[in-house]
Amino acid sequence: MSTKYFPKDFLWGAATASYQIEGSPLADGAGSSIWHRFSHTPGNILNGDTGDVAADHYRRYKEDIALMKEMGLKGYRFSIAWPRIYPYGKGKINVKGMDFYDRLVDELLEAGITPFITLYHWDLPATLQDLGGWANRDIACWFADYADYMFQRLGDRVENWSTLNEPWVVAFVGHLFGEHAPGMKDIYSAFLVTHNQLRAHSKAVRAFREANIANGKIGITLSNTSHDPATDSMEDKIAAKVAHEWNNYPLFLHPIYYGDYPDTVKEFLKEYLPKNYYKDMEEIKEEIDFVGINYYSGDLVKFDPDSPLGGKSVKRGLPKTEMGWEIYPEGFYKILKGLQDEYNPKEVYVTENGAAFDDKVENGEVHDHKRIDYLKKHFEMAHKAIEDGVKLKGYFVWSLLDNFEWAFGYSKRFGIVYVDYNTQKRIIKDSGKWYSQIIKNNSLDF
Ligand SMILES: N#[N+]C[C@@H]1[C@@H](O)[C@H](O)[C@@H](O)[C@@H]2O[C@H]12
Repeated sequence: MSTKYFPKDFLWGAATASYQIEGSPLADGAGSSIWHRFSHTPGNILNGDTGDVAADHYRRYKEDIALMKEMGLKGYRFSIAWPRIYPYGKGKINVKGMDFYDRLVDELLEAGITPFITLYHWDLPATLQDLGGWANRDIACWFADYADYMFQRLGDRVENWSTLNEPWVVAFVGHLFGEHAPGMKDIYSAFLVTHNQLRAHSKAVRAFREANIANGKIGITLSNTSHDPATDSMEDKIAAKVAHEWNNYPLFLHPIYYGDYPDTVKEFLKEYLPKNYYKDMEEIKEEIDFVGINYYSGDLVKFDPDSPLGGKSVKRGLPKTEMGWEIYPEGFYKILKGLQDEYNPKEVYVTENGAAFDDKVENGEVHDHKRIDYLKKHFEMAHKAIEDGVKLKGYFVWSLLDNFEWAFGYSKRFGIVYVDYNTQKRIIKDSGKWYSQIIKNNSLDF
């Protein structure tokens, strides 16, 4: 057993998202979002759950920040609910909605916790969806205007900004698979949404540069699954590479860094890319300060001529989380190392990593040993990545609180803090107590 130290000033934190924890979605003049609309449409969410109350963070934020301070968190990643600021998506500002985030940021700073803002974590103003949402080219301007307003209002106190959370999930789970808001099932819309999110992201980055925020950094947060070939055959290797370039960071970083989509995406999916997409690529190619990596699991990919991308996912037979995702810490290293090798970002943050398990309260405590084991193994891989040259600057566990897990409602618990949804009582789980020690020591024994 040896003690491995993380870099000085490594930003250990926790992450959440507005619609998943805040509740009070229409309070104080806020507008409806596509997730408020989607969750209130019968059949979309398990058990008919909605984000109407969630973890009541809109009202309990001071209590939650006190918990963060008690655990010694250095950073807190949270998202702004666009409809609280612009109830109609653009035009009229909702002062009370802006006041909430002003107070939230001030409370975090008072507690010595670094704010890390995500501008968009899926709760699009419903009125913009009525105009086509992310499939409407004008959304690039709508988003950049919203982003610029936030830079102007919070840029004096917040240095770290991410434009979009998991744009792949927004595009394909929301517009092709239909399992997330707005519940569409159209592959052409899904690729148009991919493209417009990139346009919106880069337009917001330019607005950020114009805002000239002291020590400001802006990036994007991308979802990733580690895809390994099922065998050493060339067919499986190609299938795994296609899956990686379509599912993971390359789909968005190739345009941002190199001004075009990945070769395999163009080869297999060019018919779905928006007509004349290439005319936008120069505008999309815009330098960023960091890449945010979300990682949960990995799989094997086997050549399958009947699959759209020529490959299908195969399980390894590893232990799984409550989401049915295999626990594969090695994939965490592969994603982080691959990112640094392929795009050499100036900085990397793990913006989400964690696991859902069947947490139970026993005598007022939650002994979530499986989560501690999951986190420990992933921290070991993160440390190895840093040793091997990955410019990893921080880690945000998903999630601070048990919360609304999208189509799964409240059935999946990811928090290091347990939330009793009947009483809104919080209980720091054993994993939260363990994490506090890791942060305090900035080290891991393994
Ligand atoms: N599922 N799951 C957990 C977690 C989800 O709760 C986040 O909102 C997303 O950013 C990402 O999918 C990861």
